[in-house]
Amino acid sequence: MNAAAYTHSTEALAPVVIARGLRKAYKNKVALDNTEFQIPAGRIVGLIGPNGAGKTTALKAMLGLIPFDGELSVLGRDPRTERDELMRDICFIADVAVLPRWIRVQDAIEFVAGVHPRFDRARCERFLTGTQLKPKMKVREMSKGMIVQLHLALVMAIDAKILVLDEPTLGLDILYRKQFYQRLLEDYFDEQKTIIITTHQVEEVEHILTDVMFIRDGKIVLDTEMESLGTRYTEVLVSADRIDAARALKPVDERALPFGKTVMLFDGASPDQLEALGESRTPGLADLFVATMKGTYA
Ligand SMILES: Nc1ncnc2c1ncn2[C@@H]1O[C@H](COP(=O)(O)OP(=O)(O)OP(=O)(O)O)[C@@H](O)[C@H]1O
Repeated sequence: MNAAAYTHSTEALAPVVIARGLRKAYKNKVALDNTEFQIPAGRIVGLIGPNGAGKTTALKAMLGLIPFDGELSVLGRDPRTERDELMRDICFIADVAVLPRWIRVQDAIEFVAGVHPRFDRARCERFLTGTQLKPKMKVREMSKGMIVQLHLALVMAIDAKILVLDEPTLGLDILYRKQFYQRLLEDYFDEQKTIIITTHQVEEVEHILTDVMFIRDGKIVLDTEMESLGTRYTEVLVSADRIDAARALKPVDERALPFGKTVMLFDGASPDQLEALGESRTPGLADLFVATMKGTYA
């Protein structure tokens, strides 16, 4: 199911994150460069970018984990000065190393239940069904992916206003990844919550996203609702005899296919003009990403 299908109008809800002129410079690198964006409540936002684009830095800024310049408001608070208050309403998947190796599944559940008033044990157990994790199993006995599964189950059972997931499914097999995103949508997300996800596995998240932001060199280069992607971008399968006519309409990208066909990507071209060129469709997020980021490693 597409999440966008049952989200509500964004106009009525105030943004939960407002970033203006964000800047973070490390010694040899500007990781956030005048970064601007807003995230409304009740959305599932994908923050997508190539390696080193500034995704984790942006998330760390929102979580108050690093100093930075510029304006940033998260749930109406400044993460630099109000981190403790903010943390009551935000959950994030931190490094899996925070789970001690000697802890058992049941003790980890006990621990989080004890420290977090909005932890829902039944929900955590639901997330654990379908995994090989058993209550008495110790972290030491788990595979890498199983540790991630436990971690995700613990965090997703906390009823937070914002859930931040930085590459949440790294190291997990495809069966679990699919199940995880489906659960996230069906068993976690509602219009009171906002989920911010970074991942390189664009194809796996695109069906659950309501919004997408592309980040490159610390700048947001695309910020759109998934629903409006189709009105803005069109991919056309152009046959050899139409290539010149198609190029005249200035595609933002083109790639060759077998048998002399070419796929061209258009930004904002009129459907009437494109119709004459060949079969058209809305591009997938991965193709749009590759087209937008061309030259990144040049
Ligand atoms: N602690 C640090 N010290 C120095 N440079 C850093 C530090 N953290 C990040 N950087 C640099 O800042 C830039 C952005 O890093 P960031 O981790 O935000 O990228 P990312 O988009 O999350 O990348 P990836 O997809 O590879 O995880 C990179 O060039 C990185 O080398």
